[in-house]
Amino acid sequence: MQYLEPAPIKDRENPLESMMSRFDEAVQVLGISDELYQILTIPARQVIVGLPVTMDSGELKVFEGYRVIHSTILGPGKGGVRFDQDVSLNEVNALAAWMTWKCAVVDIPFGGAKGGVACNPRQMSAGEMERLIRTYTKAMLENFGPDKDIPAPDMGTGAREMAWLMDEYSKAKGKTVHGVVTGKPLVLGGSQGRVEATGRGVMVSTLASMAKLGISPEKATIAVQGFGNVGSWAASLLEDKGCKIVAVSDISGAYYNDGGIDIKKAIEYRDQNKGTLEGFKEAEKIDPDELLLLPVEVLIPAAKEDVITGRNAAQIQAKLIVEGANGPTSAKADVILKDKGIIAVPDILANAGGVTVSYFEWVQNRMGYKWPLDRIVRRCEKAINNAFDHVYEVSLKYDVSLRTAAYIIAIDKVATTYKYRGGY
Ligand SMILES: NC(=O)C1=CN([C@@H]2O[C@H](COP(=O)(O)OP(=O)(O)OC[C@H]3O[C@@H](n4cnc5c(N)ncnc54)[C@H](O)[C@@H]3O)[C@@H](O)[C@H]2O)C=CC1
Ligand SMILES: O=C(O)CCC(=O)C(=O)O
Repeated sequence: MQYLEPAPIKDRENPLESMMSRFDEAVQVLGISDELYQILTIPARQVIVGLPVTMDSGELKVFEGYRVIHSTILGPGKGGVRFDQDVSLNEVNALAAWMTWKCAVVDIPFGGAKGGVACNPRQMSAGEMERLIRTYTKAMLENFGPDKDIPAPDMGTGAREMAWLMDEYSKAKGKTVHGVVTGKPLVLGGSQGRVEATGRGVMVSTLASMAKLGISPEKATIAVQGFGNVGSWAASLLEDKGCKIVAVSDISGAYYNDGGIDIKKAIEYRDQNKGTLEGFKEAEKIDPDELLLLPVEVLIPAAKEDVITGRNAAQIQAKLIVEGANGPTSAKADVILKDKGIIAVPDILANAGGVTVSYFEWVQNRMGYKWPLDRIVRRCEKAINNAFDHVYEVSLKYDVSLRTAAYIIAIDKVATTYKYRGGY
C-alpha cells in the first residue's frame, strides 16, 4: 500500500498555524479590536478526555479524545467528530475555528466546534467503534446539547456513529433528544440529503468557479483525492454534470484513467470491498503524490489537511483547486499557488454544504417535521451559490483571494454579532 508521506518535521506546516495566518491576513484588511482578536484566537473551551474501551480481545485500551468549542458568538457550537490516528489537539483547534468561519460564510446560526479521537477506525470492529463513541459521548455529556454543542460526522465517522451518539445522550437525559447530533440515519431523525450534502456543496462551488474561469463542465477533467463521503459524492455529482473524473485516490492508493473513471462503478466497488478501492481494475494505479500534480482543470483534495504544501505547490498543474477537505492547502502553498495564477475555492466555502444541511436537520428536529429531498437540495444549492457570489464579490472589492475574502466575510459577521451582543 502506498501512503502520502508526511513532510519531514522541520517542514511541517501545521493546520492551526495555517488557519491563523489566513485569519491574520483577513484581519489586516478588516481591522478588529484587540478584545475581539483575543476572543477569536483563544478557543472558548477545550476538553481533553481519556476514553477507556474494552477491545474485542479483552484488553483495555485508553484513547485520547477532544472537543473544542472555538466560538459560540453566532450560536451553539457545531462541528463533526473525527476518528483518525493523526487526531491531535492542534488539529481539532484548527478544525473548530474553521467551523466558526464556515457557519458564518453560509450564514447559519451556529458557532464553531470540532471533536476527535486518536484511533484507527480501519482496524476496529463495529463493537469497538460503538463502545468508543458511547464512551466519548458519556465523557462529553456536559458539553453536548441541542442548544450548546451539536456534533456531526467527519473523517472516520458517519450515520452509524451518530445514531449511537444520539442514543447514549438520550439515555443519559431520560428522553429522546434528536437535535443533539446531525448526520443521523433517516429513521432516527436524520435529514434527506445530508449524506451527499458536503459533496453537493463541492459540486456547486466547482461549477460556480468553473463558470467564472470559462471552463465548461463537459470539457473539464478532474482529479479527486479521498474517496470517502465527501470525495465520492463530489465526484459522482460532478460526473452527473458531464465532467470527466480522471483520477481518484484513497488510503489504498491512487487510480487514473484518462478516458474517465466510472464513478458509480468505483463507489459500488468500494462498498463491496471494505470501504477502499484496493484492487480497483478500471483504472491504472499511480503514485498518490502524482494525483495532486496531474494536468487537470480541477483538483479536489477531499481527504485531509496539509496535502498541498510548500513542498509540492509549485508543481500543481490544475487551474482550479476546490477544497472538499478542511485545510488541505497550507498557508505557504497559498502564496505559491497565487503566483502561479491557480484559483483555490476555500474549504470554509466549498465544503459548507454539509453543515448547511446539518442545520436543516437540526431545524427539522426542532419542528418535529420532515422536509422532502427536493426542498433540501434547492435550499442547499442556493445557500452555497449565494455564499460563492458573496465571496467572489468581496474578493473583487478588496482585490484579495477567494480564501481571504471568505475569512473577511466570516470575521466581519462574527465581529458585528459580538458588538450587538454587547461583548461578554
Ligand atoms: N463528512 C462531512 O460532512 C464533511 C467532511 N469534511 C472534510 O472532508 C474530508 C474528508 O471527510 P470525509 O469524506 O467525511 O471522510 P471519510 O472518512 O468518509 O473519507 C476519507 C477518505 O480519505 C481517504 N484518505 C485518508 N487518508 C488519505 C491519504 N493520505 N491520501 C488519500 N486518501 C486518503 C480515505 O481512504 C477515505 O477515502 C475531511 O477533511 C473532513 O474534515 C468537510 C465538511 C463536511
Ligand atoms: O455537519 C456538521 O455539523 C459539521 C460538518 C463538519 O464537521 C465540517 O463541515 O467540517
